[in-house]
Order: sequence, then C-alpha cells, then structure tokens
Amino acid sequence: MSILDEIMANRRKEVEERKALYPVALLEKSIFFETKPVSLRKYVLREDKSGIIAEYKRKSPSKGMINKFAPVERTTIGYMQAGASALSVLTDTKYFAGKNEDLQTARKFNFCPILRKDFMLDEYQVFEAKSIGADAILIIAAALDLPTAKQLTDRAHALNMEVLLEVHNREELERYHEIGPDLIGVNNRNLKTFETTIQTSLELAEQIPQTFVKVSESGISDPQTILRLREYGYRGFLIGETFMRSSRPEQACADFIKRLHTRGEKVVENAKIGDFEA
Ligand SMILES: O=P(O)(O)OC[C@@H](O)[C@@H](O)c1c[nH]c2ccccc12
Repeated sequence: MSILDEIMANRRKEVEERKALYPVALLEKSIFFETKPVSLRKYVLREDKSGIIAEYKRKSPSKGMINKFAPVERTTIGYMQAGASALSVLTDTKYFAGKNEDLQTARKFNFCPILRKDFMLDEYQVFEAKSIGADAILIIAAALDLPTAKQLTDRAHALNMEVLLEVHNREELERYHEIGPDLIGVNNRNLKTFETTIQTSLELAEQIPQTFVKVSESGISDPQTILRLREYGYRGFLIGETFMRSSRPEQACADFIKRLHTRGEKVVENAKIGDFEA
C-alpha cells in the first residue's frame, strides 16, 4: 500500500468517528457559516504580495519531525507580517502532527485566506473545514476518483470556500481540471519517492488552461526558484519545510521574502540599464 493510500485509509476511519461525535448539524452552528471567507485566489494574485502561501507543518511522512515547538500563533502572524499572501495549515494528526485547533488558532489571529491542508475524501470534512474557519480546501487528484473530487468541490463552493486542485502530472491535470477548481497546484513532490523537482512545475505550466491561477507546491528553497516559476506563469508558491525547519519559521520566511525582493529588484535594475544602453 502506498503512503497516500495508507493516509487516506486512516482518514476514512477518523472521519467516521468524528461524524458520530460531531454531526454536521452541530458543525453548522459554528459562527464561520455566517462569516464571509477571504479569497485565496484573489490574495495570491495581489501584486503587492509575494504570492507565497506559507505553511504550518510540524511533521511529514518524508521528513519525520520538522518542528515540534514553533507556536502556531507566533509563526502564522509572523508569516503574514513577513509578506506571505496566505496561510496553509496541516490538520492531519497521525502523519503531520497537525490538528483542527491549529487552524482555529491561525484563524483567530489572522485575517488572510487560510487553506486547510488535509486529505479530503468525504463531504463531512468540507463542512468541518468551514466550521473551523478555513477559506479554501485542497483536493488531491491522486487520492480521489473524479466524481468524488467534483462532489467535494461543489460542496466547498456551496459553502463559499475555494478549491486548490493538486496534480502531479499531465494525465491528472487533463482529467481533473473539469471539476472547476479556483486554483491549480502542481506538486513537485513525487508521491512514491518523495523527491522534489521544480521541473514538474515547469513542464506542466503550459498545459494548465489560462483561466486557472497556477500554484507551485513543495521543494521550494530558494527565492531564485520563485523568479523562475513566475516566468512560467506561476503566481502562488506553497512553502512549508524551508520555513518550518528553522526554530523561528517566521524569521526564515521574512529573510526569504527579503531576498526575493532584492533579487527581483536586481532583475528590474538590469533591465533598466539594458534599456538605457539600447
Ligand atoms: O514542505 P514543502 O516541501 O515546502 O511542501 C509544502 C507543501 O507543498 C506540502 O506540504 C504538500 C503538498 N501537497 C500536500 C498534500 C498533503 C500534505 C502536504 C502537502
């Protein structure tokens, strides 16, 4: 059984338990069913921001424990102050050491869009995402059949949330983009080997229909990579480990964004000098 299958099987079991404990009718009493969500798509496209979706991730199946101690509140506020466009918060416990309360904490202290990073397989989890204050959910093409992916997307939209569809290859992209997501994310991590390569994003870039906002996910560790990805039309950049492996993830994020700006400016400066000389 692949790691993804294993995670999905565990999630399925947990969802059944939660359904019995907190039925949808109870979740619907949450204040977040009354409040207007913030658009991830819009924030990622904002020119005054970096496009970075900064992720709060304590642990992962590929890296083991990454950061046990960074507090959610300090980290997420710091990410946003550093110039991130949005937040992503892992809520899977067994494999990522996250929890719903982490997202609720992030929600309490931040007004930006928050992506619930989890393994969605049942409409119940979409209601749950809404009840804890998420603005967007992730749909992983490799983990779901097409009708389920569509059903979860429709439910998210009915609840005024957005959907980031995650693909790994051309075939998934071609089959799943019809579900009508708001953003398409290319995951640079190979789910079998866990290796990451930006090449995956570069190769898929032109296959993604223009109407979708493009996000590149995983393995981004250098500001230079963002400049490269932007040339290929990417506007969103999902970054977890590069920040979280620091004891001060928010500081790592601030340093990264500072470097991104200086490198960005240099490119513009060079262009100006070139223009002038011509
Ligand atoms: O830590 P990284 O390499 O920067 O990756 C972040 C994010 O892309 C990754 O956590 C991720 C991408 N898709 C997922 C699906 C489920 C859980 C986690 C993920």
